[in-house]
Amino acid sequence: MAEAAATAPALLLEGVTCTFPSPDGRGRTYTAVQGASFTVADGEFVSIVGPTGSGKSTLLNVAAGLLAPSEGRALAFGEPIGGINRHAGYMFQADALMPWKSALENVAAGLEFRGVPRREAEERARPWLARVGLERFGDRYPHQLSGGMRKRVALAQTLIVDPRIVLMDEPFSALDIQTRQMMENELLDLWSADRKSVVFITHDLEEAIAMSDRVLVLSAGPGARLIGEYRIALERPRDVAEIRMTPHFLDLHKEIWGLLREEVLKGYAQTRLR
Ligand SMILES: Nc1ncnc2c1ncn2[C@@H]1O[C@H](COP(=O)(O)OP(=O)(O)OP(=O)(O)O)[C@@H](O)[C@H]1O
Repeated sequence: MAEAAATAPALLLEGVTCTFPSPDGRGRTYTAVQGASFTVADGEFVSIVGPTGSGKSTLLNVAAGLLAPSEGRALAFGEPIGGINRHAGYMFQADALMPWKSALENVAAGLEFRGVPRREAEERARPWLARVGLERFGDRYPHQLSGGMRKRVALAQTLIVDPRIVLMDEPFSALDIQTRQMMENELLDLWSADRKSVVFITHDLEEAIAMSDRVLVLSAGPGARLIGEYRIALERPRDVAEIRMTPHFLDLHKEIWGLLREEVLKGYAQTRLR
């Protein structure tokens, strides 16, 4: 069993289908994702792109253990994910910071949730604030921080508990483009130091290519399927702004966008129909 866990991928989703009751309450159902199978290796950075409403967050929720698939199975390091995935840390698009806690207390909260006493948690939070460039801002409250700074606090809060898998749902989409690229580079720096497995959800194909080892493409729903998988063999370390100018990047973008474009149009039409 220990041997199996050592060689097992960080994540394995096999034939995952997620069906929800339709919001109209007439007993009908809506299948968001159909038969999705993929793995994420230990230390691999994988992005999932797809049109709006295709089921990207749904797949992430399955990986987090927040949602049990209607069909199929989900495993983390070879073990079925039953309940919350204890190997995973989660970072959402919306700010999950507590407004009544300072930056330092918010980072420490990641540990306190796991039972670490407050003083010890705050001691361990200090070097993490420094790692995300906020050592002088520990006593500021979220409303006194910029959007980028709040993202840094959230990143430190997620990483301080040392999860083996990091699940990120459009974490930087609310930021302006310059701050966003800075955060993307910072995330890549932190990731190369610790090499966790990352599942990164985005609707921005450029961001997905710039960050990832692999990009998975989800079709438009209902019944969205994984329709493409691309290995991104761009050199590392990467600067996300510079890598976008390289011919290899542009070729990859053209190839993946060729597949994604039609799905985005279908997805857009779906949101108008539902
Ligand atoms: N709990 C739920 N109950 C009913 N329908 C749901 C539920 N969760 C998701 N859905 C539906 O499943 C589909 C996929 O949703 P999901 O949020 O996973 O898509 P997404 O690709 O992350 O979208 P976006 O890019 O807009 O964030 C949507 O049509 C959504 O309305």
